[in-house]
Amino acid sequence: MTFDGNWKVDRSENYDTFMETMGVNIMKRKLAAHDNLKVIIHQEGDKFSVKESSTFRSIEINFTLGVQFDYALADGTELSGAWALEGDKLVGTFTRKDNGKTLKTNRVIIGDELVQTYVYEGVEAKRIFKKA
Ligand SMILES: CCCCCCCCCCCCCC(=O)O
Repeated sequence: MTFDGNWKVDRSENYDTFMETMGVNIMKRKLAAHDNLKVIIHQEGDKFSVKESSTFRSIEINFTLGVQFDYALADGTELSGAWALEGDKLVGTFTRKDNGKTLKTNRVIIGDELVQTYVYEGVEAKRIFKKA
């Protein structure tokens, strides 16, 4: 399927400002800038498995399109939300459990890269992955 593969982060855009807006302190931001994030994505119909590994942790997330699930960021911030497929774009809408604010994200394949965009409080960041 479109997003299937082993993806390794190659570069980020505006990620430090995004994390600061999310309330992540400078020490964690410095570490997160070099987190060597990898995601292994596998899709079967409307079900996805995402194996996430970084310098912080290794976890597996399973979700179904349109079905709400819980997810915790590496710093422990808890989110709840769902992914939907809009054409060739995965669109995620999540709510922070601690303050009720919305975090939007999407994944799209551009050329041979997977581009994930995050938006929180009007601040947008991108993380761009290459096939590992
Ligand atoms: C402070 C750093 C924030 C990074 C933003 C991460 C947003 C994650 C959205 C939800 C991801 C669900 C699991 C997945 O599909 O990988």
